[in-house]
Amino acid sequence: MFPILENCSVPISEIIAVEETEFNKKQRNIGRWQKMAKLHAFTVFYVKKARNHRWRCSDVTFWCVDEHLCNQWIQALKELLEMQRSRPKHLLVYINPYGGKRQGKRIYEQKVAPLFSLASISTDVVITEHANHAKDNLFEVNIYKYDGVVCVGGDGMFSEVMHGLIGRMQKDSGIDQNNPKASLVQCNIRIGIIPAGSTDCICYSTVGISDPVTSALHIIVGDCQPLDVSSVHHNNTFLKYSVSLLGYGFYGDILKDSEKKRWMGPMRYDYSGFKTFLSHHYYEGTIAYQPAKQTHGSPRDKESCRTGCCICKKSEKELAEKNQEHGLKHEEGEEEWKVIKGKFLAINAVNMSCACPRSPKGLSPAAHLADGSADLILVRKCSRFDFLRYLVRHTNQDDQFDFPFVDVYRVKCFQFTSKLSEDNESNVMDIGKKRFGQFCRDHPACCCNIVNSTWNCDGETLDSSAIEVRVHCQLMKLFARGIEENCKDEAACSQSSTEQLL
Ligand SMILES: Nc1ncnc2c1ncn2[C@@H]1O[C@H](COP(=O)(O)OP(=O)(O)OP(=O)(O)O)[C@@H](O)[C@H]1O
Ligand SMILES: CCCCCCCCCCCCC/C=C/[C@@H](O)[C@H](CO)NC(C)=O
Ligand SMILES: [Ca+2]
Repeated sequence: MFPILENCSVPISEIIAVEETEFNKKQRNIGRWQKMAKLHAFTVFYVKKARNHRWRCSDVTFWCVDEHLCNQWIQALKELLEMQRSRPKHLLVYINPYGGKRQGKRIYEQKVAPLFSLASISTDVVITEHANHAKDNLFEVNIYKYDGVVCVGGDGMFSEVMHGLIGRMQKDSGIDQNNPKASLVQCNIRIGIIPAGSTDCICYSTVGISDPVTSALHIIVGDCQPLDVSSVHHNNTFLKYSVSLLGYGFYGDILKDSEKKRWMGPMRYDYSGFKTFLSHHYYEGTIAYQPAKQTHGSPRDKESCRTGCCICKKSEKELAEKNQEHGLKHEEGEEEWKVIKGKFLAINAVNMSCACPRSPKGLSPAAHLADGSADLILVRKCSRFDFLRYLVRHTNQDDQFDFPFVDVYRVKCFQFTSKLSEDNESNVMDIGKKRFGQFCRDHPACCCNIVNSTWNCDGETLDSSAIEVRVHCQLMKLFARGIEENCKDEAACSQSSTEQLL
């Protein structure tokens, strides 16, 4: 530990940089010291933890009359920083200039690039010119020369970069992504997210705040947070990966409607959310799932996943043992499948809490970032008023699962088939359905949709409603550390810039 202030210390791991400083006489009146000799100084830049998980770069300047002593300190501190092996030195950065409020480029240039340069991190920056630019580019560049990839944008941009990296790893290892049972190769190149999107749920759920400077500092200090990834297949064809929300019904319909209103920016979700709420459509279908091990907790737990989470650590250990013992063997064949048929307003599978500024506790507050399971939330047909009560509970302290029409399960894989595709498969498309198109034949005014909804996969739509989903434990890694328990020493570290005599 390196002492900075009388009652505050900063771990070496949270020092950003050390620089020799020109001692400016105007800086401070330091009385007799200044008159006696030439002063030598160096500045330590470090992470200052503020409220609500926000990090800032602060600095303290140390000065002394002995030049040799000053140089020794600089040298020693630089050597200690060099020993921080998990810190990135060379990063590949993708900026989506059109995400969120179209501020990605400005955010990167003004808030992030100066910090990377202070921390001596070199970068190759690509400003994307079209959707899938980053993803395609990751299949072409020499990714192995980078210590990480940074995406500046929202959840969709993150999803692109993740698809590029995971896809590239599988391609380089000869793994067929179309095989839903394939053991995927872990991706050890970390991704950093600089939030500049509309929801920024992945950043918020893994850092605790959507703030570009905080995220840049987590990248600089070389944090590492493993993340579960779900693979989504249809008929042995790979569709997409998901790390946050895979939502059918309510969230799928919001996304589909909001895509037409991208020009509205982040407001599009509020507009389409309200419209979708009023439409109150529900969908019939069948879900089959395999439960996760009970030792991995429950979605109704009161404790949330936090930095150093024991459940995620246990899963990491189990994964290492499994990889060592039997590489390609899978467990899901051994366990029982549970089947649920019904009419649903929403089917949400979340790999993480999905906390975001709109809902700080998220869709499943006790979901884990890296436990190898997803929380499957089934919201059955209910009245508009009850659905509103359910939604409102995402924004307050009440339990959103404590409703008779809501069920939640912790699962390692699941399958969904809509009633429509079941009917199509069994060739029972009757004349009534054809004639009345998308309305329910039995109850024309009941909001029951015979058309399918769309899956919302981390903010992107899927082309198929019948899907097969499997959670891959800790398939990738982020420059993050999960959400920290609130730091009690915040007040002690509140000065932004100080000077100290050695
Ligand atoms: N230059 C570009 N032009 C058009 N689309 C792009 C470009 N670069 C990336 N995209 C696409 O834009 C989509 C949305 O971007 P992004 O996720 O950054 O913002 P958002 O949708 O506003 O935020 P969120 O995903 O958090 O709701 C991504 O799926 C990405 O594929
Ligand atoms: C009347 C009050 C209603 C409040 C309802 C609040 C619920 C908000 C929950 C939002 C969860 C968002 C989950 C994240 C999804 C992202 O993957 C995706 C892409 O960014 N965003 C959306 C909105 O689909
Ligand atoms: Ca999980």
